[in-house]
Amino acid sequence: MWEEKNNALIKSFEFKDFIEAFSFMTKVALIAEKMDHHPEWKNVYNKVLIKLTTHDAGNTITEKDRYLAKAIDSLLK
Ligand SMILES: C[C@H](O)[C@H](O)[C@H]1CNC2=NC(N)=NC(=O)C2=N1
Repeated sequence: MWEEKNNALIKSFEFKDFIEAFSFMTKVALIAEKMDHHPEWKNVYNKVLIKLTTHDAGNTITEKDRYLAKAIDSLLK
């Protein structure tokens, strides 16, 4: 579940190992670049923490963040 916190959508993901986590990040990066909408994120070994907010809208949650969140979830279906 994406959590709304401090004007951002936040979700943590856990994978088997670093390769799985980084492979997921690569897929997210390609979608983000296509959208010209990029996540703030942190990766520690098999964990990825993603924060979505729209800088151009004064760091608020916009439809772009909601769309990207759905696209990210779809990668794991
Ligand atoms: C110039 C460029 O279109 C913008 O700075 C884009 C790039 N990626 C972005 N990513 C996010 N998360 N928010 C933005 O407002 C944003 N703006």
